[in-house]
Amino acid sequence: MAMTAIRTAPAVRDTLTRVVRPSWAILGALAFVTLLGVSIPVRWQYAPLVVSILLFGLPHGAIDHLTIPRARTHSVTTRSLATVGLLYLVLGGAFVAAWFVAPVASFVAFILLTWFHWGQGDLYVLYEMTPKTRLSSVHRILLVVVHGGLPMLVPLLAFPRIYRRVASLLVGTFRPGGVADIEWLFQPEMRLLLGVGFFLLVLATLALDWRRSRSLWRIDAVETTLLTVYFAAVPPILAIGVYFCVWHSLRHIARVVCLDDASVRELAEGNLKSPLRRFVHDATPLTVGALVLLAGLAVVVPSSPATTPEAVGLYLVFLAALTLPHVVVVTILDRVQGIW
Ligand SMILES: CC1=C(/C=C/C(C)=C/C=C/C(C)=C/C=O)C(C)(C)CCC1
Ligand SMILES: [Fe+2]
Repeated sequence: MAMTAIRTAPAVRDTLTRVVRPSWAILGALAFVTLLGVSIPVRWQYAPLVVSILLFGLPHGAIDHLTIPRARTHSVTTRSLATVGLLYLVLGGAFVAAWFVAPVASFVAFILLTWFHWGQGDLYVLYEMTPKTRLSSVHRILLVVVHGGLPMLVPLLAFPRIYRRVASLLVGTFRPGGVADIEWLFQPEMRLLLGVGFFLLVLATLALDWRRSRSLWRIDAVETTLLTVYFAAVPPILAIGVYFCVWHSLRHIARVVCLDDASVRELAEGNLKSPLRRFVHDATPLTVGALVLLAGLAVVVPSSPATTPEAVGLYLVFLAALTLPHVVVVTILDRVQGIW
């Protein structure tokens, strides 16, 4: 089947709906219980990020070597594998090196990279859920900025002290006390400025949605409201961990699974097992490879992690390095699927 035929297949939309709805429900429920006053012990707040090492998180990128050939309906060749391997080696290696040389700039770059990447993931879903809607470049850029900004910016506005602590943990692995260089980012005036600016962008985006398509507006308004309340209420380490697993990664896994015609057909027949088994088979080798590299990084960093927060901090540094080449692959995928 041709690429465009698959993309517009209702089966793809159904599959996405099946992962989008539970992600709304889980984040909504977590925000709700938090607002009711239930507080989850700090120790447990790290759990979703730890779980993401094996479930959803790391595996969602561990299929990058298969993504582009599948999207182009080409077969996977030694050359295509070597290209992705080299991309990971060069860009991932460069980012790890950057953390040693310039940890503060690397932290800021990591936040901005995640901002873009999580926004681009959501843009794909909005695009697929409203297939007949053509969006201007400005509109698409705004959707990326708003959807990536909700997980990256709202915690800074609502929980500056925790945000600063995480920044200090990541930067401190390479340069203790280095976080002082970005103290200005956590000041009330700066947060107010960022909050007001971001709010205006949200309004502009929703206004464009309204003009373009009511169904796009409905989905975007639900997601924007939900993510704003969620990241403003739920403590950030827990909030980011759950979002990373059941929102970003799950959506990306569904996206890549849908590149495979056989899986799309099986999903349409209600068969979830075979596509899932195929995904686990495809993602396992590089998930294991990534774990080995993560253990290696733990040994070579200036201060090896001794506590759960420090280990999670190192995992985030490692994620940063993997995310750079992953973003290149996903951006190419965006191009192949006609999103840009
Ligand atoms: C944990 C955490 C933070 C950063 C998390 C980041 C940046 C995660 C990136 C994950 C990626 C890129 C996964 C791959 O797709 C913040 C925002 C500083 C706030 C405090 C908690
Ligand atoms: Fe991703």
